[in-house]
Amino acid sequence: MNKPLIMIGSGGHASVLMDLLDLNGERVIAYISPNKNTNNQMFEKVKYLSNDEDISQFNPDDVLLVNGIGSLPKHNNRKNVATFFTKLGFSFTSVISPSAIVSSSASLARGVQVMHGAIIQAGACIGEDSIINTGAIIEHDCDVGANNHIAPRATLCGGVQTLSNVHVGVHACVIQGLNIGDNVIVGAGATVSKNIEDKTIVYGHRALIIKKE
Ligand SMILES: CC(=O)SCCNC(=O)CCNC(=O)[C@H](O)C(C)(C)COP(=O)(O)OP(=O)(O)OC[C@H]1O[C@@H](n2cnc3c(N)ncnc32)[C@H](O)[C@@H]1OP(=O)(O)O
Repeated sequence: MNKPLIMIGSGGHASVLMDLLDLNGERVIAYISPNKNTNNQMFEKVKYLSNDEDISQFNPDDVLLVNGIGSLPKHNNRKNVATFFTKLGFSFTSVISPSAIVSSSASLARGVQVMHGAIIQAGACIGEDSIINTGAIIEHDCDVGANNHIAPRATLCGGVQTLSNVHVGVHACVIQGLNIGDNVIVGAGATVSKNIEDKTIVYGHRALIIKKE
């Protein structure tokens, strides 16, 4: 039997995950967040804990965590949460929507979240703790790094490589075979037609570089 789950977070992303875990028949026994969720009745069924330190009530061998912190450009909360609880010996589980299509030859690392309607094609690899959000398409042989957020309806064409901490914005498109560096933000709706260096923000139809640290 699967281990019981503890949700970290109570906002929009956590709420979507709670619905999805329910569809998957998974058992969430508690959630930890400074704020109680009052919008989604799924949270009413589980124990509420207000401090991260409350995790000490559980043994890392007996439960798995779900990272319910959403990922937005320029915010590190999701990654910080993963680091904090991992240091305490806890592990984050993967969550895969029953309506996602994931090739049997794709590989997903620990903690990956694949939301409704997403498609991950043959030979693609998805790195640790990345989110492949609603309706996103990861084409064949893409190599997506750790802590990426491929936002709703974004598309990575075949053989695209992204390094760590990359955000590909909602409805953006990256043309086949391109390399996207660490800590890159691809803005909503952008079309990326060239390789992008580390720590760069791009947006617009031709994805011109507008900022580089
Ligand atoms: C389930 C979910 O909801 S998941 C959430 C998914 N959301 C996303 O993917 C959003 C991605 N974020 C973006 O596209 C953001 O706009 C960013 C990160 C690119 C903003 O980058 P910044 O450099 O901070 O831009 P800033 O907000 O200061 O805007 C600067 C200018 O660019 C424009 N701009 C910002 N983003 C975009 C964009 N994606 N496309 C075109 N123009 C843009 C702004 O309107 C502004 O124009 P102005 O100077 O004429 O007023």
